[in-house]
Amino acid sequence: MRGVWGVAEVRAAEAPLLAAGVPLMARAAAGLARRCAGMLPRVYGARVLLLVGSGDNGGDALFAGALLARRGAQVSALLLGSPLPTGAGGAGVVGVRVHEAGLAAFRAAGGRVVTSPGRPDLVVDGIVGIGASGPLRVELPELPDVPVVAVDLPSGVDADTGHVPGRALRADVTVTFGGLKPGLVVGEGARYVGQVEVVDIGLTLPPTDLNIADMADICAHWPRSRSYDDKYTRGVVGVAAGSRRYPGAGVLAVAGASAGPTGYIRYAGAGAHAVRDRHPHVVVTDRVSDAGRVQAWVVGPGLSLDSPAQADLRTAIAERVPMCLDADALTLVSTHPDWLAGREEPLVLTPHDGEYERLAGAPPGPDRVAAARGLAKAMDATVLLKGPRTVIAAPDGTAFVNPTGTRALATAGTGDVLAGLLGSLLAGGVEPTWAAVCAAYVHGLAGQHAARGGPVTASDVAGALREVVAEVLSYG
Ligand SMILES: NC(=O)C1=CN([C@@H]2O[C@H](COP(=O)(O)OP(=O)(O)OC[C@H]3O[C@@H](n4cnc5c(N)ncnc54)[C@H](O)[C@@H]3O)[C@@H](O)[C@H]2O)[C@@H](O)CC1
Ligand SMILES: [K+]
Repeated sequence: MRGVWGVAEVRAAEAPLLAAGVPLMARAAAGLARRCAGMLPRVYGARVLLLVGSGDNGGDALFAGALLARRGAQVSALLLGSPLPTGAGGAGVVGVRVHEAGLAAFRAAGGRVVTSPGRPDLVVDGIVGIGASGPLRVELPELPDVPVVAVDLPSGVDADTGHVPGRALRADVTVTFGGLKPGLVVGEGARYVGQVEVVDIGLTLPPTDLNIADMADICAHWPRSRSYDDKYTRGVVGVAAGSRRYPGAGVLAVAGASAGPTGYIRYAGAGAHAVRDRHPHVVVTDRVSDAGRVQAWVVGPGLSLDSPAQADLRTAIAERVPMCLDADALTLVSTHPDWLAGREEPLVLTPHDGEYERLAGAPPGPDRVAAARGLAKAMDATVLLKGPRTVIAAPDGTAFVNPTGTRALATAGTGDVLAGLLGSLLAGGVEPTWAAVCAAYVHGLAGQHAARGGPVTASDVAGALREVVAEVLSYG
């Protein structure tokens, strides 16, 4: 598991070290220069352009530039900081705000201040880092199409949320200091970072409630069948999904559930024929009330909003077992929140942005982690907020960003597969937040596997789940 820390936490961890005179910037610059050097075929003679803002982010770039210049690179710096008042500073002071010690070291190493980008082999973005606020306020020159290394984070990305309120610089590599920040892993920001390298500068960061799970975590939380298990003891999952109009949603949700840890699936709904044809191992009925006992219900994909759907949802809620509510079930409970009143059993909600807005009364907005946490608290449920970087939040504020997935998953029916898989994990006894984390992770990997073969359908994703689950089970 990898932690993610907000700006305030990073600053608090830096403060005592800075007070003690620990050379954090020198450490940051050394890590940055090392990575830049690794991206150049040869450091000697390579042309490196630094984009330098007025704060310490620019300082990092200048000190790293000095290190590269000392190894024979031709390093130039475009100073993009805010203008100084006329006459400010003394002789030799450039007309913009800049990290002075960094600039002195840069010049002493042979670096040159320039006014146009020239033809660099590598660009280093040191315009702003964690001290930025609001949209990027610099005149950016036209840059050549060469690799870009972002210092700490791509300028223009909000470090705490991943929001990109204006223009931002797209990086091929981001070298970040001390620990991951939310802006590097979630929201739009995650699309700007390229590969992320964390450079250890000696910070001691506190335990965090925002994390990224990895394969080892998924493996640790995925139920294993025991030697004495039969089809019932592995858990029975109920799937109430699909309608006359959308029978495929039932088929896909059951396909997702079939890849999970449960040994038995009961399907209830208007897609019973289609489900039985495609999944003969499933016990089908038309209504939830006829389905029999289950250890968890998945309700919602393609369910419709009509009165049989409403009745099925209410029957499933009344069974008082763990539940995953998706799609139409979310729309129904958003207009009938009282239906969930008094429930204490685990509940997972899996909204996309539109469903989120219906439930929360407002769209998620730019801070998707805060949005998921807010809804989780308000509804006393685990919330899996779908997106290019899905966020999972528990009512107590614990949150995860899912690192797997592909844009290819943005296709009809993949959410049905996810909901089915999640329900199977709930029925298998996994606590709700880890059930959501595991389902999102495995589903995302299945999307990646399926996308290797070209355009992806939800059936391809469901088909790829098995090999990913096999990977999970054999991991470590
Ligand atoms: N504080 C520390 O101990 C360390 C800081 N480090 C570096 O320092 C950075 C933070 O430095 P600072 O606090 O000086 O802040 P930044 O350098 O990130 O940015 C602040 C400067 O940018 C300007 N600015 C703010 N918002 C802007 C916007 N939207 N558009 C254009 N300019 C804007 C401000 O006027 C200020 O001059 C980190 O991201 C990291 O790169 C590293 O050297 C590691 C150690
Ligand atoms: K930057």
